[in-house]
Amino acid sequence: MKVLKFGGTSVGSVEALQALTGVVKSNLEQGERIIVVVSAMGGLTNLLIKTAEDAVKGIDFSRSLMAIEARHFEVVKSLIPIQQQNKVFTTLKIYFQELEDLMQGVTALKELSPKTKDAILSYGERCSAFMLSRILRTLHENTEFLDATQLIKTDSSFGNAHVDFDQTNLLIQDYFNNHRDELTIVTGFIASDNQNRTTTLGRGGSDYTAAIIGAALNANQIEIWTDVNGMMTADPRRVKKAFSLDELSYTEAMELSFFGAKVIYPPTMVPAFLKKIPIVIKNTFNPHFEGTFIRHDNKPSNTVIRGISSVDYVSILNVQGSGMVGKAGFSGRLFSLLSREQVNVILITQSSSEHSITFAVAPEDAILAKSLIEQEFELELAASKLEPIRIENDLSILAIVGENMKQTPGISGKLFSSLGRNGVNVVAIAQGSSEYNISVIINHDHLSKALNAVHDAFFAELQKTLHVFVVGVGNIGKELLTQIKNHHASLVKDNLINIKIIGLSNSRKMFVDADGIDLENWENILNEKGEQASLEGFVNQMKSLDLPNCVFVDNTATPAPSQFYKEIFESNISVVTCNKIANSGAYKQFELLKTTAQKHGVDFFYETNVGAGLPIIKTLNDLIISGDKILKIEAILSGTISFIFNNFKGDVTFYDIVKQAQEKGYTEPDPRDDLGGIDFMRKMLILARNSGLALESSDVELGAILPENCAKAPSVDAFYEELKVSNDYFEKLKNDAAAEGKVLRYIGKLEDGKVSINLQAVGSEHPFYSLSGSDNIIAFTTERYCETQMVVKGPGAGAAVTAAGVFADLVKVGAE
Ligand SMILES: NC(=O)C1=CN([C@@H]2O[C@H](COP(=O)(O)OP(=O)(O)OC[C@H]3O[C@@H](n4cnc5c(N)ncnc54)[C@H](O)[C@@H]3O)[C@@H](O)[C@H]2O)C=CC1
Ligand SMILES: N[C@@H](CC=O)C(=O)O
Ligand code: NA
Repeated sequence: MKVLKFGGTSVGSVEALQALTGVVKSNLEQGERIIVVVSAMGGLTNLLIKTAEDAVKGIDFSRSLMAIEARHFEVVKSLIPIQQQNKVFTTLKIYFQELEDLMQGVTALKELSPKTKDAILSYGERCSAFMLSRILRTLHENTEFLDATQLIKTDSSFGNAHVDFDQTNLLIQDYFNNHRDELTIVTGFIASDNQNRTTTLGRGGSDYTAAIIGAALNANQIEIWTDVNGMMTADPRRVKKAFSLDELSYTEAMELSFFGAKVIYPPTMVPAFLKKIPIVIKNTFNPHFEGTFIRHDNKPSNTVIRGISSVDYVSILNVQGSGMVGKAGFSGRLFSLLSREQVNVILITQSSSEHSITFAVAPEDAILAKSLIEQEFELELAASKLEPIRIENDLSILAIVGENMKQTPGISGKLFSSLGRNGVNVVAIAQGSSEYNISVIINHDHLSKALNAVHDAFFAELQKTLHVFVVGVGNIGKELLTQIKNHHASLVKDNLINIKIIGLSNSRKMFVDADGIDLENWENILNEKGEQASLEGFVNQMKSLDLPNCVFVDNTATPAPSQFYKEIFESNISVVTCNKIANSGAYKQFELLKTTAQKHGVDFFYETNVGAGLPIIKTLNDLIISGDKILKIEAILSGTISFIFNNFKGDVTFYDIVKQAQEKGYTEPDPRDDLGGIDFMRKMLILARNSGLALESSDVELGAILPENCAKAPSVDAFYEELKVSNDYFEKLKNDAAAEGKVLRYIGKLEDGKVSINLQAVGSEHPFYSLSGSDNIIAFTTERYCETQMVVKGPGAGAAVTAAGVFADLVKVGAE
């Protein structure tokens, strides 16, 4: 059983409620029993407060009430079947009437007591929970609304009531034991006292409701659904590189959120912590994101700190003077005074000379704190045993947090050196003896820079986001996106590489989204939101976004994208491609591209140009950089032709076999490129150039497989027709070879600076005799590998192996 709590943003609009419905639906489909807790529609609680404040002042509040009504009615009209709408409107209207009566009472009495305020605020949750229960009836007939004032009993501290757990637990257990088949939608935040007057649970109240219910029922999990991807390493508005945390301990969650992480307010989760119930922070708008798990048996982080949190504005007060030295009880007096007067002290440091105490408070408390101290220590101040109390404003707190910090030396060194290197002055420092947190007070002006510097210092090498722009989403491109989608989470987790697809284009449409394109739905996004494709426009958008770690991936079979590679390198963007055209055009262009990439410190990876995913370019480069000399390369590098000769047996016609190769995704988009030898020629040329030879395509001696009528076919369709009528020609080739106990092989050779590709009949003694499927084979004879060659063999065509090779190149960019 799980408790799902949806915050204001998840019920704040029609779209949000649709997303929420999707989440509930998938939980129901998994057969999980769930209880749903909801907050008021986003922004509504503040609006209710403002309306009530207007009412006290006698300001007309009718417009605000109408706006509140309108937001709910819009949802009802959009998401509830028309025949059921009237009933829902009737109940909502009763709520709005009650709300109006309360507001009128406030105006008449000119008083807004905490009790009345709680009563007013409770309508926010009541309306949203009631409305949601009617929306969800479309998924589950037995869906009911439950007003939590019936379950959660508190004292009468209006505004921040304390829960009576004995009564509450019994009520919760009783209700849910008797409503096992019901999908219950419970109001968050609200409760009632023993006289059944509405109370509220204070900050983070709806989270608290979820924790109270989850703990009372021993839930397996409590999910807090919000509008961000869980807890992050730092505030993403300030730190672009901040990333989502997958796990946290309860203590870490406490420490992180104490200093500013607003996603949850952990004190409210204590009932769940005590029962060791895992809490997961999830994103309603990105439900596939796994979320941040907060649990007692979390796995230790692989980083020394878990996150960095901050408080935007604090003021510090400095109390110092000889009167404090050795005076037992001085700080006791000081802090009990502040606590008695409800001044919240955020951080304290005391120098070891005991000569001064510095503490931080919210800016709005600073003047009160100063005057309280001045009154309390009037005598000491008059006798100059204390120096005048000083307030310093416009400061911020930055805190690094993590359980791994405990007893790990060097952490504060790293913190201070990163601040120092970036010119950030540290005004005060505090480290709790728990060692889970080191906090520094700095000037507010430096906060963003400091957060980024500290984040870089602790996390920079840890996670790299690649911003990827993909042109070509056909056979290979589509498979690449599927592989990235499926392996994304593991890459983030195990390799700390986060691949984000920012741009997609095919020959018709293109779409760019700086926040990343959802790979679950990219085809619809491209079709529906995409604009007309233009490579120039695509490249310009990519350049102007100016994202770090940017990669352009060319999965097309046309020369068009390669015209842009040079300017892409010049914009410090790497290129990964399976398209062989750039590297097999004029030698000058090949050389220019390599040197431009090098000059700009970016990568140009094209492993799949030769042998698809097989490590051929890499192997060749490794041989050369380690000082070996290539004497000879012999290779079969056409997956299509290999497949054809491995399967051209029995009754099957040559035409059939070529068709099969195309259907299996082995051929080029135009199969004449394979059978005409151009594809193989390109690969041999790329190999030759990577071995240091400045050859052009005209230097390659290319033996033919096809008879002239096939080779000259003017279109793909005509080509297939010619294959059909030429079957005897291919049969004869095969039979002649078979008569000598041989098989046909189309073999490329590079020797003495010359490249040739020829059709050969080879016997069983030949190392290329035994091949199957779309196998490629390449044998390197080098100075070091001369008695026995170095051989790489395996499938050399097909979407899966090619996309995997492109993917690996992409990860290689990320790993650098
Ligand atoms: N099939 C295989 O086993 C291997 C293929 N390759 C290479 O992979 C590349 C892609 O092959 P396939 O996926 O089979 O081709 P495909 O024809 O299925 O897909 C090509 C994609 O490029 C897009 N495109 C074409 N012109 C474009 C333009 N000007 N702007 C934007 N997009 C454009 C098309 O719309 C399509 O999405 C080829 O260069 C091929 O040589 C490399 C190694 C192995
Ligand atoms: N069409 C090519 C695919 C790999 O580059 C082949 O058949 O080898
Ligand atoms: Na390869």
